[in-house]
Amino acid sequence: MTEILKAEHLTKTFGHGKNVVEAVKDVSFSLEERELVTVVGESGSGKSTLARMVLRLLPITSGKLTFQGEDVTHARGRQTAQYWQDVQAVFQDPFSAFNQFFTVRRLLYRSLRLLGTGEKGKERLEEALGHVGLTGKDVLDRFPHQLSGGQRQRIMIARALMMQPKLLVADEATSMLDASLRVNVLNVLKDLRDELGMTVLFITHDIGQANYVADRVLVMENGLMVEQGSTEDVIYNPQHEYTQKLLADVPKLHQTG
Ligand SMILES: Nc1ncnc2c1ncn2[C@@H]1O[C@H](COP(=O)(O)OP(=O)(O)OP(=O)(O)O)[C@@H](O)[C@H]1O
Repeated sequence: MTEILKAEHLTKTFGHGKNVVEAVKDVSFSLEERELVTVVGESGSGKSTLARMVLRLLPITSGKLTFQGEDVTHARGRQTAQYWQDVQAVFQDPFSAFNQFFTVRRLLYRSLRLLGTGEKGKERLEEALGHVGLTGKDVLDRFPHQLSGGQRQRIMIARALMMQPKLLVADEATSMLDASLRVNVLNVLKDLRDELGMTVLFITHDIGQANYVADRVLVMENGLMVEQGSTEDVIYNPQHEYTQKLLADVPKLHQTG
């Protein structure tokens, strides 16, 4: 197995003096190529802050981040531009950030222009839509409100895929969806791993979803990574009290296990 990303002692503090919040404290983990890893924890545990540091959208207070052997902790300029091609993000309610009066075509073509691929980009777009089970014909001329939550989320995944990333960071990519659509998007994430060999870091508060998709689970509580291991070990033989508590809230999981 080849390591793609390594986080060593990552720490993020917000504010100064009396108002200091240590959102992420001394967190270390690594991701292998073709691995689907889930970060699980309750609201406020620091998951999104960790994700945003990994995405290099937030300065890292201390620690080290290495991507494919290269130190990207304080990457700037060209180095970050390259990093953002290799590492793409899908966020919770991405469409809220976009103009509701733009068709999907316009939304996606804007991203294509960033790539500078011109006509060839259209092919890449179709290909990306295909990976999430959509076609341009179905969705390109629609407006965001004309799509289901599941379609919207899959379009945002396709948008990330157009950059042909090596690592996809999906932060609560399913939280806006009802149960059946949620499984649908989780299956898309699995397919990306299986068919494209992509590494996926999936952030969720729901340990049940982690159980469904992940090869490995990282558990965060109050800024600390309290447990990490294979999904089987973490779900069926949790060592930390906090993991046990998260699992106790999902009784079905125990029954089926
Ligand atoms: N920009 C900021 N300034 C100050 N504090 C922040 C900032 N961003 C996050 N925090 C704090 O850091 C802690 C971790 O927040 P974070 O959003 O990473 O948690 P989370 O596990 O992703 O929660 P959720 O699931 O609700 O998104 C919280 O106490 C939060 O209030």
